[in-house]
Amino acid sequence: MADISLNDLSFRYPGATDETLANLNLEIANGEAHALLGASGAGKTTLLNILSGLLVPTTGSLCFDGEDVSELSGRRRNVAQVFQFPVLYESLSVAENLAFPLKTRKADATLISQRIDYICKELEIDDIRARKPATLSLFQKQLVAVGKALAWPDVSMVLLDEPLTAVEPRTKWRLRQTLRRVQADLKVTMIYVTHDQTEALTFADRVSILSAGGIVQTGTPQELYSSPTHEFVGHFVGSPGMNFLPAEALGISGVERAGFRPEWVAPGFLEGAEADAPGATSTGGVIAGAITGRVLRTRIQGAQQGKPFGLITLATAHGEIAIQGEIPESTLKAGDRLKVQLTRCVGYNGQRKVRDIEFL
Ligand SMILES: Nc1ncnc2c1ncn2[C@@H]1O[C@H](COP(=O)(O)OP(=O)(O)OP(=O)(O)O)[C@@H](O)[C@H]1O
Repeated sequence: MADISLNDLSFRYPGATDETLANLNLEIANGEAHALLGASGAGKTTLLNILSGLLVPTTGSLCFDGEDVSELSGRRRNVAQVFQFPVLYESLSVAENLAFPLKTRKADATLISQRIDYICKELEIDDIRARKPATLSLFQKQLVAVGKALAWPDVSMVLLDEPLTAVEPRTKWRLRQTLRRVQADLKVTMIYVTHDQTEALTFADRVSILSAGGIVQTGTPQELYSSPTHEFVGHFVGSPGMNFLPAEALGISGVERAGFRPEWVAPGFLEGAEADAPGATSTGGVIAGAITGRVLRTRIQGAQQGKPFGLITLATAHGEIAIQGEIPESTLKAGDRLKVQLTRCVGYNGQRKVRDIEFL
């Protein structure tokens, strides 16, 4: 296992005019569960291929424990990979599949048998070790593929490329939990590449968000959610994503735009639609975090202290926003005017975070 570092790493495909990856800097600690999260075209596959040794960075370097491995083959780096679709030899049993990567590297019979026992126990697949892949579910096959990746004891890192894609929908969460447990038990550096924020945020200790070939933010799931340092992260993480309003409208000086999560609203403030309440302007004026608008729709998500709770979409003079809170039963309907008070927001300038702003 190794500490991984990307140092000013850039990559341009031959003949392309622009760089697909530009100036990436990232440190991944030995034993970390890390996710690379980005939308289609962000550069995830390209970066994965650089990590696995299929592509060589155009400039900058990739280091394992401080040693530049940019030009080493994946095998010499001891990198293992789990693909979207399980890659197994159909004619071999589960145990023989697990033994395969060890045999190709001429491990002795004792080590092979120890590793197979160890992996079967860790992945809880002992009962299927004699079976052929054709008799297994996709979930079981992918577990065996993970086992193959972990077979070699000194693997530097395991790359997981959208590993839940092919498994049956009802077993996705089980595979994700198993991966998380195995990663924590074995302390193997794992890099999980995905476009799915739920997978990334539930698997990883830290997540790097990729956009247009750059890493826009690296942080714990909590940091990415509560304090996005780039507007893209605010949009991309969370469902729905962050709301953005012109900071000027919120009465904040020194920043261009203010971002806030739907639930950053003062508790209880939503009680009673303020139809024509004094101070609520029909144009949706906004001062120091108090926002007025008209209700476009409501979506109940559950109950809090016996009262319906959910998302309310408001049309304000500065654009549509989603807020989360209590939905006064039968009193709040489309068209009602509503005033809410934000508790906090994040101030941005040029899409970059400038500061956190507390209102209450
Ligand atoms: N062989 C190639 N030659 C030139 N450009 C390429 C090549 N492969 C990918 N690209 C470009 O690099 C960019 C990043 O692609 P990449 O496949 O790494 O993104 P991704 O985040 O993995 O997307 P997806 O999730 O759709 O696979 C895209 O604009 C893509 O068109």
